[in-house]
Amino acid sequence: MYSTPFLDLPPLEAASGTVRLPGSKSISNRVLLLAALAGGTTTVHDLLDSDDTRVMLNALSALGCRIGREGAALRIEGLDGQLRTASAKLFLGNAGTAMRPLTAALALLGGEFELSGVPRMHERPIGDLVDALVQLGCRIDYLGNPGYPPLAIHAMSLDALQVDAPIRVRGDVSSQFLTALLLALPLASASREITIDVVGELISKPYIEITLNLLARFGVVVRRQGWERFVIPAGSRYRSPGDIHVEADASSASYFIALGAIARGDVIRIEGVGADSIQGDIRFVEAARQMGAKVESGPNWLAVSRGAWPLKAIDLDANHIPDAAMTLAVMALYADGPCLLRNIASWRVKETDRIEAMAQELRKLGATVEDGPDFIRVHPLGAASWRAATIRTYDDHRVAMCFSLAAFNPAGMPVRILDPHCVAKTFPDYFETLFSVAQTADVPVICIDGPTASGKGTLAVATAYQLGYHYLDSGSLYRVTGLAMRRAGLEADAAHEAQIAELARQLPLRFIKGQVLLDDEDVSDAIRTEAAGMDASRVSALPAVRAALLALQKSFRRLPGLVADGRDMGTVVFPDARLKVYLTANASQRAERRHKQLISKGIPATLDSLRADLEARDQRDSSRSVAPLKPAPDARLLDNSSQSVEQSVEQVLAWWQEAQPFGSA
Ligand SMILES: Nc1ncnc2c1ncn2[C@@H]1O[C@H](COP(=O)(O)OP(=O)(O)OP(=O)(O)O)[C@@H](O)[C@H]1O
Ligand SMILES: Nc1ccn([C@@H]2O[C@H](COP(=O)(O)O)[C@@H](O)[C@H]2O)c(=O)n1
Repeated sequence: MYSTPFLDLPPLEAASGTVRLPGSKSISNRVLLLAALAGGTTTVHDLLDSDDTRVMLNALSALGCRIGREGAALRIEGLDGQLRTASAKLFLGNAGTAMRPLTAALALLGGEFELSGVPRMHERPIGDLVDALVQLGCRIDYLGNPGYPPLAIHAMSLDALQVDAPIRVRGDVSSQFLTALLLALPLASASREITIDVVGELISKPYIEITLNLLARFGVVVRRQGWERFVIPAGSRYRSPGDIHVEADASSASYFIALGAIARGDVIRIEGVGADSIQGDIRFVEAARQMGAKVESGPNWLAVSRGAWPLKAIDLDANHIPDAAMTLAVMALYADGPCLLRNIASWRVKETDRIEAMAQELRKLGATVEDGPDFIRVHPLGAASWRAATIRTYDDHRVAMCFSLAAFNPAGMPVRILDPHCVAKTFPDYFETLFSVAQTADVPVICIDGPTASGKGTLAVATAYQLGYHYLDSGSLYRVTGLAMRRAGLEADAAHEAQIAELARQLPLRFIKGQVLLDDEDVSDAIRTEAAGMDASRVSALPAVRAALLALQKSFRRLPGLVADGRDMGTVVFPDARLKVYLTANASQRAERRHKQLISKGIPATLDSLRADLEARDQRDSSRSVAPLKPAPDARLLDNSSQSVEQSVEQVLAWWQEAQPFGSA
């Protein structure tokens, strides 16, 4: 997951490959609650691991539910309708799929509870659900604004519940109110039938189908009369199904379906969700086909590729796919005419006001957008009209994910996504998954070259961290080659050049969490001695060794970008890098820094010998015949002799920012 303040997506050109998506949020949180309420133990497979499911799991643990791991699965011992705790304060973040059903379940289960969330959760309506529960005799107080969380739920007895008359609940603001009642009321139906009547036109019906489907798997079969009346039979009781599998998230699939439709390249294969899905958002496939995407499917897979191009404009009542429809709003930029998404008023009460957010951010890309209380119309963008934009994400995972598709624009503009970590709500590895299938010929690279101990590695690591980029310590490759040479009993001379080059070509090398592994042995410390540095310098002067390591170094150039440090990053390995920095510091400073560094690691060293070593190394590195140490003609020179690490990082980031075409957020 990217925890950087922003993530820059370079212009993307094509995409192909296979993605396996995380579990559905809607199914995951319903299954967790049902497993907790049921009798017996449930083993949940393929559960989504995200902010919203963590919030639900924490709440269930606080209520006394025992939850453990069983391999990759989760084992939940059901409470069988009996809470083990009589009071709790539950923080539910911005998870509507936790706040609404827990409100209903806890109101019936008896006890004193406080339910709160992040500020946005306190702006998301819950009054219609509370009204329905109060009709039943439940006792709930608003702790802030009437109609919104936070809530105080007070103890009551199930016997006192008034369920003789049908319970009325509004269905036209959020279908989660009805879902909450459907999940909670079987707790009170042991001896009596309970009827729920929906007031107003029920929105997002497919989510209710998910609820009914999962209730049935936990032993409660609800009778549905149209979409107006739902009857929970007398004698209903939750029983664990034993094992249950969560299918992949169909809303998350929408980004990769769109990717297949937009990007050049072979097929995008999506695994974990397909034609047999119980999720309403699978119907996004119909909308994508309507826009021209070629989609094939099997029970739990989809294969998508570009069909019509440009995409075909649509006019769609998107009420049945409210979450996935946001993706259509970005696809509309690539259409042959304006696209209209209608009947989407529920967007306004989601993680943010999504109609407003989408309109604002699409306009930043250059699009003409019209919006109203329950619709958005997006006009396509010609190649000349796209602008590089900094996309605000409003702490809304779906805004972040769907705007990543704008990086495929024909103008070759990058897209900056602010607060990319918001995808943690449902798809923590979204961007990594996107990068595993997206392709571009121009992955951005920042090169930092310079003499020994000038601080290249420190600066490069910090810069890569700030940008969410990969990092290449090219010196470590020469150091490992030097070590392998020693272990093979060779000398760094022309007579052994071919043998050492062969060793370099076949290095069984892996970089894992900051460790350098050679044939599974951790050699991170062994390659950091001054002697290892000298050996590295000697082998690096052999042309065949440099040639042998070239492809390996280039292979580090992966999305979203790379910061590479060494001696010839800007001159030889990545001559097309957008920013090249040549970092220097005076020799006495460098010797002092290296001295401190070694002493802090418990490695004995003297200042004089260190200075002599580093000057000898610089001399050899600068005077060799191939790829000598020198600034690239287009490098920025940075002398950090009197700078702190933070100041050098700031300088490099400022140069990088200067080279970007983004306006302000
Ligand atoms: N601007 C700076 N101010 C003070 N100390 C620094 C600065 N930059 C780096 N250092 C310190 O200097 C030491 C050497 O830095 P670093 O290992 O990054 O250098 P390097 O150029 O990558 O070395 P090598 O050439 O051996 O790979 C580290 O202990 C680091 O913390
Ligand atoms: N691109 C590079 C990187 C390093 N070298 C040689 O390796 C030695 C060790 O490098 P460190 O950065 O880890 O100190 C260095 O002295 C160079 O001789 C290189 O040639 N090219």
